[in-house]
Amino acid sequence: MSRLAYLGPEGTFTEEALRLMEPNAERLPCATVSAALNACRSGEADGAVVPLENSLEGAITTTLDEFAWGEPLLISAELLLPVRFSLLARPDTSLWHIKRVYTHPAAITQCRAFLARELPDAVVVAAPSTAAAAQEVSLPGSPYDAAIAARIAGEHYGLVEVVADIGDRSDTETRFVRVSRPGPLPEPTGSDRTTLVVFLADDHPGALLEMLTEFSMRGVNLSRIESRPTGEGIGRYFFHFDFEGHVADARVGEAISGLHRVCGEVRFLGSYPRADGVAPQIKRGTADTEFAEASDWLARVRAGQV
Ligand SMILES: O=C(O)C(=O)Cc1ccccc1
Repeated sequence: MSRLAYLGPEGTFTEEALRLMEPNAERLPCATVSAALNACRSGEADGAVVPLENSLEGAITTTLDEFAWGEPLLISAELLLPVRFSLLARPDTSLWHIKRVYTHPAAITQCRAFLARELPDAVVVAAPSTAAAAQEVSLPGSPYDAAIAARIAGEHYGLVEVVADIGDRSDTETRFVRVSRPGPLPEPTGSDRTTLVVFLADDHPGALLEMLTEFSMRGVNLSRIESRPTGEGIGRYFFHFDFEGHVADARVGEAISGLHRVCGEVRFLGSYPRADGVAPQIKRGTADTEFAEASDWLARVRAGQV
């Protein structure tokens, strides 16, 4: 039985994702994403489950930066989970009593409209996780009046649901990944995804285009591109790429070799089965038709027609 570290405590959305991915795993709750990943790196756990991005606000940047800068890890699976946020409080709390709200930053950004409309004067404070917030609110003498978390976290920590489903959109999904220490990759399934982090060797005109060309010329479909600051000053970035296919597929392997030629450093973060329910990809042309369209467009721009 594998032992998996995750962003805890009990009742987080990450725990729900872990239970769906590996129902029989032993669970090791950790206080932060970094602690969960370190538990995997040190061997205290066999793997870890962490949130990567959500469909409304984008990246969970702590996770991206850990993957880029921390001791290398490999993604072995992904899961898309619809998340529903509840406003939870100690029994007998009414909405108008709530002056201080505690929750994870990703929940703050996904419940902005509710907070602005219903609790415009409340102070909203960032917590390590939604369940950590619920646990804190449950303590007598807590400085917080309410938490935003999953309904199940309220059940765990004896809170009541003051308002259900307070997210700005009811169809928000979060993408979670399971990681392990570097080792054998999952076999290709024919419906896989590969993740990379890419650092530029030097900043020059067209550097991003050179990277993208390595994908487009081989018909490899990108599903996410994210830039993150390197920390070396304004204008210095590195990139995360997700794309369809497995590193064992010839065109994916060639695209990665091509990136090694045009970039300073490429960190391979894994090839793993794509989650079901991924939004249908926009239908793309072949590499040849795309180039034809792109050069046609360029000709029109040059001719002043656009
Ligand atoms: O704090 C949690 O419960 C998490 O698992 C992180 C998170 C927070 C908000 C939306 C999705 C995941």
